[in-house]
Amino acid sequence: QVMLVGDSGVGKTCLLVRFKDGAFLAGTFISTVGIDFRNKVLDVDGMKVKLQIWDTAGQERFRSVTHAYYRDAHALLLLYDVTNKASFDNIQAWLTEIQEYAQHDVVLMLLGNKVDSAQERVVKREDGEKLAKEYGLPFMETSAKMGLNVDLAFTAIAKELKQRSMKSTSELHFQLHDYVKREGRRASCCRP
Ligand SMILES: Nc1nc2c(ncn2[C@@H]2O[C@H](COP(=O)(O)OP(=O)(O)OP(=O)(O)O)[C@@H](O)[C@H]2O)c(=O)[nH]1
Repeated sequence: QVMLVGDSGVGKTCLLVRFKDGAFLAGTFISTVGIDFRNKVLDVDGMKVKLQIWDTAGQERFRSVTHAYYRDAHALLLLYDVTNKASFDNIQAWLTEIQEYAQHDVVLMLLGNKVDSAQERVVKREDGEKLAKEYGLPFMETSAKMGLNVDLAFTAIAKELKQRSMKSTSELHFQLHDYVKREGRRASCCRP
């Protein structure tokens, strides 16, 4: 499961729709109520990875609803809007919330959305990079409107999740192998 988080209006729903349907939701802004989800299967190096993507509501009044979902998220895409300074300043608060509610090993990525609006940009690319570096997060600038870096961001997440799942399966195999060997030895040594 991948969860999209960030202030209201930063473009979470648009990013998801762009990724899922390759389209941009133009026109009136309809704020997400509670939580919404969509599935998409991605081909990662010849292997199918199914992403279930949760689009959360950025509005403060839905915060308690989203808190409950953090626990089950394997990855989080944290968005701000490059044309909205407040959404960037709030990233620290989102990170605190993530620290409190999400799994400690959650895959996390910072995205600065709406880079197509060059005229209205108030958050520089370097500012995003600096913040990401400070927290050790991968960072990308995106545009749900133009489709810039959207697939790339989700693919990077899918790759990381695939790698982790393979690692944990091989670790599991290893442990199992070890266990069988150990128990086998014990069984043979204690045989009457
Ligand atoms: N120029 C531009 N506008 C965008 C982009 N992405 C989203 N928008 C606009 O920003 C507004 C908010 O987009 P949403 O995707 O609904 O925002 P949200 O983060 O899901 O908001 P909540 O559901 O309230 O949390 C809409 O009017 C979109 O048209 C983008 O990449 N570029």
